[in-house]
Amino acid sequence: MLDLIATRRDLHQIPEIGLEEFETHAYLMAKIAELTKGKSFVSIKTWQTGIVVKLTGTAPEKTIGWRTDIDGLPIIEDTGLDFKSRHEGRMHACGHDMHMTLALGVLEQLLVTQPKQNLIFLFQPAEENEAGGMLMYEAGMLDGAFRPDEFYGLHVRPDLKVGDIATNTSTLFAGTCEVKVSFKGTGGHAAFPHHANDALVAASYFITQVQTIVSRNVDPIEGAVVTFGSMHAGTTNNVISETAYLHGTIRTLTQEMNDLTQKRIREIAQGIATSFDLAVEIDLRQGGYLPVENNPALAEELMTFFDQAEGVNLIDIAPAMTGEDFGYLLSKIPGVMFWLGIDTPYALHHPKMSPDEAALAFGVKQISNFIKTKAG
Ligand SMILES: CC(=O)N[C@@H](CCC[C@H](N)C(=O)O)C(=O)O
Repeated sequence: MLDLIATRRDLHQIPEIGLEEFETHAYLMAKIAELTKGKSFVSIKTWQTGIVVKLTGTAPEKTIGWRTDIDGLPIIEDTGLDFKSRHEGRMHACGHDMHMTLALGVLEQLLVTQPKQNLIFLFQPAEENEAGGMLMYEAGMLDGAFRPDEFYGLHVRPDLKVGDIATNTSTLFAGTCEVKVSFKGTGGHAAFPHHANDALVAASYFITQVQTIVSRNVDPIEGAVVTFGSMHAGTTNNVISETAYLHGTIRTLTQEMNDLTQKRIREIAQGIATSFDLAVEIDLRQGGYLPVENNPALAEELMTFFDQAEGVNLIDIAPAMTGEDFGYLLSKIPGVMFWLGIDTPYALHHPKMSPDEAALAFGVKQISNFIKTKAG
């Protein structure tokens, strides 16, 4: 029997960046081999660090998919836990260690008796950076006999209690777009600004002006987020910067609003470059981070199931501006994503984020029951 807490703690100690999840992949493969030993109805495929496990049903009419992500973040952990990250500058601060453990736990439950329907378990890399779900889909890993007819997945949520399951029948997460802007001017001596062309000043105007996208271009009822989390320019006090680099993210609930926001970022960056007479490079990359759109009928069914399940507090929740490449998979295959409460005061991506591990046993029990009713 899988020890959920020990498994989660093992995984917590080995966080890796997207597409570099080699130790995690090896750990998962070993656990999956242990769980599926002697089960002739199981087949396994891998793609880079990703894994797909298929359980062939006894009389399948459809294939039900469960998806987990396996990557960590470039964050220095500050939880003080005795099982904290062993990988310098890497942390499972988005709870993917919980997601992987839940997937293994549910897999174990579904292996007890061969199900009637086919089941697919997708362990995808790079949810945080390279849209690994999209990459695996495009590589054909979910083609043919491995293609689910319905797809389900979850994300842990710190501000919900253990026992809470939250989702809705429409949009759950935003579509995102990664933004990179580089201004290139002419460096020089601080004392002779008239001989230089200061990229740092241009970047400062840019960062101020992009704030007007949300306040002046976006419908206030609809909303959007434009956040630049990183800005680098210059080396010391008396040298004028030749270059300035900004790295940010757009969050919107519709693709139309994402397109509008991308267009305004481009226009503002180009306008600033023209007015300061310097060069600009703009890189806007949406990849697979489409809005996470729940299938209304399947979401209704899932919500009714959990609403009636003993011990579950079902919440019909508003969308959040988090992103997820599960949005890409749900644009191809109907399904549902939901939040699972982990009750910790620290937000996702915070160096002190530390889930209540009681969510593991609760999640495995409830999700297994849900999938068993669907899979027979
Ligand atoms: C759940 C979560 O935190 N997801 C990430 C997804 C990142 C998408 C992309 N790399 C971007 O930054 O736009 C999030 O930050 O919401």
